[in-house]
Amino acid sequence: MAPGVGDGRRNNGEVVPGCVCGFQVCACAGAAAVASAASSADMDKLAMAATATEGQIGAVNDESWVAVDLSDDLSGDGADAGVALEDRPVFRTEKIKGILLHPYRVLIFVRLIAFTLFVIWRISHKNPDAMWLWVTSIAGEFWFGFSWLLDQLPKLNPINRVPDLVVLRQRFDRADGTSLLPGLDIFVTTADPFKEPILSTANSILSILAADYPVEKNTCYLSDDSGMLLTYEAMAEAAKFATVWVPFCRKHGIEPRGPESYFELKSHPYMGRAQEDFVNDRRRVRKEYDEFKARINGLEHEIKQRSDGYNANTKDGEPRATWMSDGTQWQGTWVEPSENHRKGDHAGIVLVLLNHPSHTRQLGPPASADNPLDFSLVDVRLPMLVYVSREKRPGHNHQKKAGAMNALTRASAVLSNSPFILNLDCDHYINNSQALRAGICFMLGRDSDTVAFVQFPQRFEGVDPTDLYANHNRIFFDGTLRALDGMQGPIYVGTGCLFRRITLYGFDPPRINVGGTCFPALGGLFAKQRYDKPGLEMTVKAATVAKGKHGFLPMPKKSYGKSDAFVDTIPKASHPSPYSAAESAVHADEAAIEEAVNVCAAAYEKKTGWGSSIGWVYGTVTEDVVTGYRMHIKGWRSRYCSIYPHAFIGTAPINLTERLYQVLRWSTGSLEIFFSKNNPLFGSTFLNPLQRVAYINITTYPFTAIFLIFYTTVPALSFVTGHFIVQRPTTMFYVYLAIVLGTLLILAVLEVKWAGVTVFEWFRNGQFWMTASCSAYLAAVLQVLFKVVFRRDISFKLTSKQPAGDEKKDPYADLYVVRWTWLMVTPIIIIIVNIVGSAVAFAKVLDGEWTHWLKVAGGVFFNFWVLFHLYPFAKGLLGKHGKTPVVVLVWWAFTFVITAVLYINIPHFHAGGHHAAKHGAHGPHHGTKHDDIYYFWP
Ligand SMILES: O=c1ccn([C@@H]2O[C@H](COP(=O)(O)OP(=O)(O)O[C@H]3O[C@H](CO)[C@@H](O)[C@H](O)[C@H]3O)[C@@H](O)[C@H]2O)c(=O)[nH]1
Repeated sequence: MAPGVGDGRRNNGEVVPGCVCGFQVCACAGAAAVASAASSADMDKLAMAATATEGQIGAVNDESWVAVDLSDDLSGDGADAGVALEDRPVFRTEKIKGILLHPYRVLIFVRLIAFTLFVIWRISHKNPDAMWLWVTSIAGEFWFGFSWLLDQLPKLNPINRVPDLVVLRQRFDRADGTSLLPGLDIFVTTADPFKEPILSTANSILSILAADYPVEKNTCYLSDDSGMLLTYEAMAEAAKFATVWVPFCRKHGIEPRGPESYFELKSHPYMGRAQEDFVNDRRRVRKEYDEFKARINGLEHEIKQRSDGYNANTKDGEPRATWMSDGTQWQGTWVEPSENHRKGDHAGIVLVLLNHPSHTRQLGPPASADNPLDFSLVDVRLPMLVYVSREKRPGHNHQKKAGAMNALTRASAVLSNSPFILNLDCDHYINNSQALRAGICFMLGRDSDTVAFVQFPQRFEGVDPTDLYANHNRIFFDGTLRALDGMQGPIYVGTGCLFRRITLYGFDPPRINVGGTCFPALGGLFAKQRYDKPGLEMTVKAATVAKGKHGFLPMPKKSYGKSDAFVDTIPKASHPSPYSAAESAVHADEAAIEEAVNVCAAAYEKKTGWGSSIGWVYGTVTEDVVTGYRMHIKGWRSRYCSIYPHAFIGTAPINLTERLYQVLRWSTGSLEIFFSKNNPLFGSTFLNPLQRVAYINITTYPFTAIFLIFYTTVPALSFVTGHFIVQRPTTMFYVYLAIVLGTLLILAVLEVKWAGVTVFEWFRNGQFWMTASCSAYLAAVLQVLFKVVFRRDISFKLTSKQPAGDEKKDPYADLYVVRWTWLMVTPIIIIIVNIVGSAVAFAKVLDGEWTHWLKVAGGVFFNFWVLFHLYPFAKGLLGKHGKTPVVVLVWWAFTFVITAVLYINIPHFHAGGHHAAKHGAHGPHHGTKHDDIYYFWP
């Protein structure tokens, strides 16, 4: 084994001793060694890399070998060690260590029993003083227990899957530098160049063009729903800059390959032999990048200058026609008013920015007086890049992102028709040049024919170090999604997802047809046998369709729309055996481009299956969950791919308001699915039972708002009103409560351990859960009920993202900008109610009205528990001034003291309190003393 290999394993993303460089160099060297090796010496090193240890990218440099484990490998049991390379699978599955998993499972069981006993106790101990409180609180407790179970059960079998890039290379990369890897179409969606800064989008595109994947197999599509020339010209600039950036990345094995994030790095360690070249090249490319940025920033002004009507005093100040730099009129947004101009409506546009590259390697020019960059040993070909803006017409429902994805699916089919599709939002760039290869490992494995998609976790930058609004969402990604991989697979979350194209066309997965043609669903009952012969049925279908017998398509031909050219591509996209997936036919000629425009027409989907049985699903503001769901119910599986350095990185919403709107959208979308025909409670025998539970959870969680709002206000109000949920707790009550709470904490500790996250992240997650429940979830419930009752569509609000390369003094300044939204009302009320409640309790004790400190302490503790959870919200609400916790605490103390003083000193209020406590609350007949304060269940 080469020095360093094996020492370089990472645990939970940390660089470990033995890895002789920062991650940039480790992974970059691997990339350089493979994709871009131009000399035979490099090719020798590539062969050496193939001998590296399982799960590691071997990387070569002059001094020594370095290695980096590509996975968040937590079990570290080194499976397959000693297995010959040719016998090794292209990815391996690792179990979570028993020492974590066994107690975890036992505790779930213990908690379930304790919780059941607790509810039984509650039901059998009525509170005659306040029956309505008793009934509603039991309903709430029941819901909390139920939703905990929905969340918990699908986590019974978490696993880790580790792609093996060494094996992938050995099987698919040829010694002459060509590759047998299948084609990959990458979709990037953007909808507004101002809310989604174009520099970020340009960076995403550049990182895709520079990724380590065979150039001729990688086609990048940008979908621009704004149809604005600004976006197009920015992409044209990116394509130009790519001619320098991409060879530079290949030559020096740069990581990450988004220029903005690369140049933001504080240090650029370099271990290769072209050290001197590197420093010069880097300086030169940096200069070019700065010029590129300046051009992008100046584009808006430039386009306005050349647009008719901009300078004329038009009514809305908008230009009346927009001209491209070559003098032709732009067909996108800002067209002549005579064409029934409405912002956003425009013709369909497909423009090829970079054409399909040749299949043979092309070395770049040597350094010269005009061009100091020496690319003579570097392959300078670039992947194909296509700009697509689907047609938008008044009166058509464009179906938001899902509509854009479906148009892209068809357009890409007639242009490149790769069997695999990666989907990225415009703010997500490829952070690890090996990401595409890592994802494809899960599609080419022995039993991968039934895998519909590979979901990567979403990772974000621009989040403040304390992650105030839980933007990282790691409990969900590293806990829930990882665990689902041990069931049928993670749910689809909208970006960073690699699809098998054929699954988007409504095909069933290959399986033994146990029930024959009459009862195909019977196959679902024989889970074990289901996937024994991958590829069989789909192979037959695909081959027959290829002969032109469209009757064998999974649905009638008309379901796919009127384009024969498109329908003809379907059989060619299925690639039943990935090992025979040779060159995908790419033909971006004029006829193909015309056809691509045709399939992007606004009316194309009329009376077709698009949006229901084919493609991304319509009818909800979160197209992602339901699209993945429809695949899972057919029996397709999915895989979770978490690698380090992170595969893709995106930007988080810019402030609290945007974050709340984002969550509002997600929760609304979830409920929309619940109230649709895709409700996971019913249907399909192919859905793994615990996968079904996970889908029920993801489509019902916003209902929690109803109960949580009750729980966060009523105990506090009880101090004022004198009504309590539990009348007289017994020892057993406390025992059950202690077990329920204690197991929750221990489970959390075990979970953060196997998920590889921190306890702090767990707390943040809980805090944001409460903020979201009291605001966005509640609004979502109301919004969806409104939709169900009045049948009104729910509008979509695009999330504003942080601009890339925003060189401000304070990188988190936007985070604290307060923009008022009505979503903030309920959390504010809850905060006030809890401060007032604890202050009144305090005043009552001070005043001698209540004498049992201990009993009061329980209730006050619960108030603090609520306030603690809403603390990040309060901090965000106070804006820039709230950056220091002191301000929040001062406000809290101020309100507390004022309330207590008022309570004691205002006679009417005071007397009223006594009155309520003495007569109203408990009533003269029950004889309960007014200082019996008992209820503390969080
Ligand atoms: O009419 C539209 C609306 C949106 N988009 C694109 O869709 C993506 C997601 O929209 P965004 O507002 O950024 O949504 P987020 O809430 O930030 O995104 C998360 O949630 C969405 C809904 O679940 C998923 O689609 C995303 O992939 C996921 O990152 C962006 O690239 C948009 O440009 C379009 O292309 N056309």
